[in-house]
Amino acid sequence: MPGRPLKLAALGPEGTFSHTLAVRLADEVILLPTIGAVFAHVAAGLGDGLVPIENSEAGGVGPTLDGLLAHPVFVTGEVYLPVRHHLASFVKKEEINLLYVHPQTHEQCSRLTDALGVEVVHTPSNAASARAVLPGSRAAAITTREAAFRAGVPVIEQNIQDAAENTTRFVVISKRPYVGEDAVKCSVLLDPRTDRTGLLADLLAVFARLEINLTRIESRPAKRGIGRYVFFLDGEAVPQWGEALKGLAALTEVKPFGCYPRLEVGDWR
Ligand SMILES: O=C(O)C(=O)C[C@]1(C(=O)O)C=C[C@@H](O)C=C1
Repeated sequence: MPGRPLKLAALGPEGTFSHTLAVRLADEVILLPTIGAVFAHVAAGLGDGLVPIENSEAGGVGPTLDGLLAHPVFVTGEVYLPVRHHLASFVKKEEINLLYVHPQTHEQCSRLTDALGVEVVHTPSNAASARAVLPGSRAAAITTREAAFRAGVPVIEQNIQDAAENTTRFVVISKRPYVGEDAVKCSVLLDPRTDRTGLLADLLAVFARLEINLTRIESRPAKRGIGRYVFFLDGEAVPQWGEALKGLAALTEVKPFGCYPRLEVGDWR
């Protein structure tokens, strides 16, 4: 494992998954109100950041993909975090009349949310959900154990996520690319400025020709009108990755995020 970053910016307030993970990776954590603010912090050269990029149930995390599109940053590490959600309220489940939930968490806990059938209010983070539940109200939050504890709201049902093995992949973002021998994955953004038959096939053929195993491909609106997309690709780190970037650059606009190692934080739930 590479030397851990000493300072990481992450989505706050205290008790978010981002916060809980950041304190396990870094000696100093700066909490910011949005994922976009974490990107701005890193792009301004103020230090590294930690952001969620994809979830096994809900897929890509929009603000992170948009941040990678908009800011001059690199990915310098990845971490997989088991994500367990809990229902917290001052009243019994049958008495709940309002539910505070983060949009990503909503997608990960849709079964319980649908079954409750009460009004849903989306929040900026799992910690904000817990803080919104006031004593004396019939509101509830889907939140982290830590955030419920910090906000003083009792957990009334544990592990309410749809899938038992719900996992979120986080990445460390930095102003400079990772340099080291232990990279396991590389990431790149492809931005086709032109639309022609077979372009996507030609781009993918570069990886096939160099025998690079891709681990993820995700399209995201290019923000240039309907039907215009960019593509986020991850592949296994191999010496010929640099050659692939050259081949891709001959065909389209390329934004490389570098190659990076996997960070381990041990098992915690
Ligand atoms: O709100 C939090 O606890 C976060 O750290 C954000 C976030 C996300 O945006 O994906 C992180 C992990 C979970 O998948 C749900 C929420």
